[in-house]
Amino acid sequence: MSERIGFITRVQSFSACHRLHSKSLSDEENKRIFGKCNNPNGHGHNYTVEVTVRGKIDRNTGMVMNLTDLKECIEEAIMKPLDHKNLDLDVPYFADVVSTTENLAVFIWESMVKLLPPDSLHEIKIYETDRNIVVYRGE
Ligand SMILES: Nc1nc2c(c(=O)[nH]1)N=C([C@H](O)[C@H](O)COP(=O)(O)OP(=O)(O)OP(=O)(O)O)CN2
Ligand SMILES: [Zn+2]
Repeated sequence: MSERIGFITRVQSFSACHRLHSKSLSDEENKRIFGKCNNPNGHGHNYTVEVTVRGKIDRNTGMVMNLTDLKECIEEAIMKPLDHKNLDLDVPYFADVVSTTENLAVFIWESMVKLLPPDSLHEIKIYETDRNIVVYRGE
């Protein structure tokens, strides 16, 4: 029998605040483009992230990857740097990168990919709100 490929997902929520503001735009452009999200004192979100890993279902363990190991990687790559943080002030990556959910997904991808087996990370999906959802697959 050929090897079977599976996808496993772990869900993690965290809270953070941010302000959408680009240093490469004028104050007027920032206000026009980002609107209320450009509020100087920021605003908060309860983000939910889905981390999906792809791989062979091991014949002996029955697992693509042990979800307990994935949980530990998520703790390092997501919770420690991001939970209860001001993304723009506390996370050096966002000093010159606008803290949109797209860029947050890229940050999480780049942090997770360093901790996971090669070529195993499939997708980062972030729910900024129930209605604002971003997917990034490392392309
Ligand atoms: N492409 C993107 N657009 C926006 C992002 C983003 O990350 N990527 N982020 C925001 C803001 O962070 C904002 O907090 C979201 O605002 P809004 O869509 O108005 O969400 P609300 O929950 O306040 O409004 P609902 O109408 O209840 O959805 C904006 N754009
Ligand atoms: Zn926001």
